[in-house]
Amino acid sequence: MASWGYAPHNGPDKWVQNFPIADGPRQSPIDIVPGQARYDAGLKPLTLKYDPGTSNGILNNGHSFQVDFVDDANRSTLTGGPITGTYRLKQFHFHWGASDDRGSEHTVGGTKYPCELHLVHWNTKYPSFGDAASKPDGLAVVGVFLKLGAANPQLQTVLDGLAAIKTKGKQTTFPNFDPTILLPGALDYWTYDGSLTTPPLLESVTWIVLRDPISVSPAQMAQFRGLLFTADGEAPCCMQDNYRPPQPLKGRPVRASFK
Ligand SMILES: O[B-]1(O)OCc2ccccc21
Ligand SMILES: [Zn+2]
Repeated sequence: MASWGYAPHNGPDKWVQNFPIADGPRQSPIDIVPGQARYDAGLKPLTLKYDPGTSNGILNNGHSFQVDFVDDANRSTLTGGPITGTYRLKQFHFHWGASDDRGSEHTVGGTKYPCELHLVHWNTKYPSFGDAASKPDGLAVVGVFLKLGAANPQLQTVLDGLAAIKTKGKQTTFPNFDPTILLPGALDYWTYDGSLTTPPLLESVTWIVLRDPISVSPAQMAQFRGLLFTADGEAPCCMQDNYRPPQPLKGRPVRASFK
């Protein structure tokens, strides 16, 4: 297909045509079944140390929007948890639905949330994100569910940036942002070995999915849906339902950091 997307002609069920790994042994997302996750006392607490001075820009990439970080030094890092060594924050982005009943990529006992945040980090044992993305221990992504409820003032800071990047390819500056404010109070998590949830679907991600959601209001969800998949001058197509559904677990263990 010309280029992948989320429409019937180029969406998740078609990706295998250009990216055969779509049917691979460690694909993401998955349905997390809490009763089947194994508590692992050996799992360390997550250590997320983010320097707001590393936030750089906000971009509509045609599939989602992302906030990019300067990653030429260990200023915004993930350590501890299930990983060894130091992983650097590269970007965060979201996936969401056309309506509040769907939108997350991971599900919990079959439950879908309206939105999911991905904080993407790469292993500094490799020279760059691009290099790390092709290694089995190259990436670590922290997933955070967004649950309908009260408006989230910290999230609103990000949503206020969307007006300037409505169409594909638009970007603007996004300085002095600390992603820590987007995290829930407790950092209890599930973890398993998986993949990117977008093409090229590389099987290089240690997933760290937080148990506790953060809040989002229906009005805030509408702001996500105000973005466009399409570029300036093209027939407008609302950016929504940009999520891949859960994939087969294929025998993988899912561990819990909590009882
Ligand atoms: O596929 B994803 O959305 O999930 C993990 C990830 C990492 C980098 C880019 C895009 C993604
Ligand atoms: Zn993602």
